[in-house]
Amino acid sequence: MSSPISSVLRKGLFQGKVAIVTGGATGIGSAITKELLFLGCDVVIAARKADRLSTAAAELNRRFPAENKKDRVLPVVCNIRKEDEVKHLMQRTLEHFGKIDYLVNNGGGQFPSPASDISLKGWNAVIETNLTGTFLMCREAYASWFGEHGGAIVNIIADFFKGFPFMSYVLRCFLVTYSALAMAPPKRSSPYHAYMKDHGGAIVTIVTDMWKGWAMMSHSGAARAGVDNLTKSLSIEWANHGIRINAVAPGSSIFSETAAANYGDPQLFQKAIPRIPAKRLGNPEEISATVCFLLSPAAAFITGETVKIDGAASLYAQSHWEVPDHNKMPAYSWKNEEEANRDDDGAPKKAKI
Ligand SMILES: CCCCCCCCCCC/C=C/C(=O)SCCNC(=O)CCNC(=O)[C@H](O)C(C)(C)COP(=O)(O)OP(=O)(O)OC[C@H]1O[C@@H](n2cnc3c(N)ncnc32)[C@H](O)[C@@H]1OP(=O)(O)O
Ligand SMILES: NC(=O)C1=CN([C@@H]2O[C@H](COP(=O)(O)OP(=O)(O)OC[C@H]3O[C@@H](n4cnc5c(N)ncnc54)[C@H](OP(=O)(O)O)[C@@H]3O)[C@@H](O)[C@H]2O)C=CC1
Repeated sequence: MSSPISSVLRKGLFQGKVAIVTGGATGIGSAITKELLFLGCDVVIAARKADRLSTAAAELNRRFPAENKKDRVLPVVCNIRKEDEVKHLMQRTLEHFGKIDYLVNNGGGQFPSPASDISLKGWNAVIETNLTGTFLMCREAYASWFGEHGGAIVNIIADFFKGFPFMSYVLRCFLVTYSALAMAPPKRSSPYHAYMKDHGGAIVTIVTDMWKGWAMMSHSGAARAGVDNLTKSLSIEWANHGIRINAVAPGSSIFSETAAANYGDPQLFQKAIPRIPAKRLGNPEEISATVCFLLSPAAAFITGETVKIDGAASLYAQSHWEVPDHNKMPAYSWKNEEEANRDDDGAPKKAKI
């Protein structure tokens, strides 16, 4: 017997709506896809692995049959790191369903590694997956008006904590590379870009619990912090187009088979429990509930927000990683400072001019 699918939201709430869910065949994305279908939404699931996508779509299309001849779940192979594949995803969605109402940027991930061992290729793979991929998805669901004008931008540290309308690409560079560089804004290149610009929509992005840094996941922590800021920037920049954009940040503790398989140690998630005030792991349905709420009219006045879903773990302690005992960071104190400023005979050192 198939497992139950439900929602606290009203059945039929999303009737006639169309969503794109990246990574929608597995784990958290699969739960989001199922809840959206339960609520009446048609869903495009997008990821790299064709077999997992088509198996999931076939099963869900059996379970949620369409009233007309069009399947309610459309699988589209798409690597969000690849601009042309993201464009193709938007094109296929519009061909099949004729509209896009919701975008859920759930696809992403990383490999655990000490920062000192991350190769440039590995760093880039994770940044491109989580930050650039999210950016491409947002941009291709939106008419990128500034792409018409071109230009050169230099990174300057600014008041970026409140977001920076029209400058999201500057912040992306700042957050990722911490270097000054110039880049041309992207050019508009597809007629399919324009749907959300004209019709409004809602975007939800999944980030992670990186608020205290993310030991062994520095590449992904930096990328997710970038997405948090991108969310703020776009909420201001795109508000007048009727686009709301929010993020959710699951704690490092949402058990799914695929997530567990990525880390080798089947007990890794269980080990986090003592550091979670809720004293249990979260589950994909708890993430989906928040995502569906944020897409729904109940969140009509919420945009630019990142909602933590972590049983208060982010307020408690860094999960999964113990700092070993060491004495490499001696304390600063006024006493030590004074001693360092005395000669051998105890007299104050003369100031050098
Ligand atoms: C043991 C202590 C652990 C402490 C910390 C544990 C924290 C646990 C957190 C638990 C919470 C869960 C959070 C989640 O996000 S669950 C989601 C899990 N799913 C995924 O992450 C799936 C998506 N991930 C990936 O596909 C990959 O990680 C990646 C983003 C890197 C993309 O892979 P892809 O195969 O497409 O990339 P490339 O072939 O282009 O490879 C690029 C280079 O990346 C480096 N690399 C890749 N994998 C590893 C690895 N396992 N270890 C080290 N380096 C890796 C490598 O340089 C690749 O280039 P080469 O192959 O040429 O060497
Ligand atoms: N589980 C947890 O505790 C936490 C999860 N998260 C985040 O939540 C999201 C879902 O994770 P979860 O369900 O647990 O794990 P999964 O491994 O099941 O989900 C990752 C999904 O992303 C897809 N994906 C990865 N890279 C790409 C890419 N380049 N293009 C398109 N799709 C891609 C994968 O499909 P495919 O391989 O076929 O491309 C897969 O379906 C991820 O972003 C994850 O990092 C954040 C914090 C904690």
